[in-house]
Amino acid sequence: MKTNAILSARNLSIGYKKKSGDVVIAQQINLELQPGKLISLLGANGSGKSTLLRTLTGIQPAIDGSVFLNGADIASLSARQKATLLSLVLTDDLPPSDLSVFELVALGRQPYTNWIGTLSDSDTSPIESAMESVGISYLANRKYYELSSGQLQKVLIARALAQDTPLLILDEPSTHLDFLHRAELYRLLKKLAHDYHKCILFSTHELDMALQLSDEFLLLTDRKLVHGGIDQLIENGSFDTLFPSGSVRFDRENRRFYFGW
Ligand SMILES: Nc1ncnc2c1ncn2[C@@H]1O[C@H](COP(=O)(O)OP(=O)(O)OP(=O)(O)O)[C@@H](O)[C@H]1O
Repeated sequence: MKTNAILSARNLSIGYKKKSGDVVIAQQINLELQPGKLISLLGANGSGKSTLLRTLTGIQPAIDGSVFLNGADIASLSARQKATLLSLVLTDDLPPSDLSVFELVALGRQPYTNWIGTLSDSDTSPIESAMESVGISYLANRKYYELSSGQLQKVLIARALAQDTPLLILDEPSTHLDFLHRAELYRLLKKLAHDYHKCILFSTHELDMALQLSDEFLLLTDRKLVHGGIDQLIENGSFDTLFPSGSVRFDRENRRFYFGW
């Protein structure tokens, strides 16, 4: 498929295959995400954000349709090819291990190392600069199981940065971070998108932060995915229907969500 998009989807249906029949969470998803954009994925609890991110990254099979990474069908790419294009930060717990923070971040270099995973000099610099970008250099020698949730979240983000891919996908990356560190994380993501021309897609429940910062939005509601910039989505009323109940309302003039009561 010829396109400049780093990530695209054609007639994608996402959901779960069950013996009793497919459970479709959203369908008819057609999407093209370009480099240089910070894109937030918004939707109510249970709307399917994690399901969508898992399907777009090939972790979970689609019910129907296809996903393309840099123009190639994701199903045709090897794990190593995928790892040079896409890095991923999920919220799942890590399996138990004895790794230090440096070693965990160094795993991000795996697609570039030889078959026994030996790091070369050219790997050390991206690892160190990834740790510096998220402010965790001082934790380099600590075991990862000694970290607080917020510190661990930053380590996982550093691992993804060390992977140095054109596409970075993060599922609720700021959940465990305080207000200051959230602001710093989002500033970093914006810088990576704009200065380093990466495509960054992240899901979040932080509406104000997302509305202030993002270049584009993916809105999951009513089994549909809507994609656009803020002006377009305000104009077509997509923000007004993001939350089904009357408890939340979108103020078009101030471009903010408010409690509706
Ligand atoms: N393994 C599974 N099998 C069947 N249904 C599932 C499975 N995992 C999740 N679901 C359902 O899929 C729907 C979407 O879940 P998902 O976790 O993708 O939503 P989300 O938007 O990420 O939610 P949240 O904001 O609460 O994290 C929910 O109704 C959920 O119950």
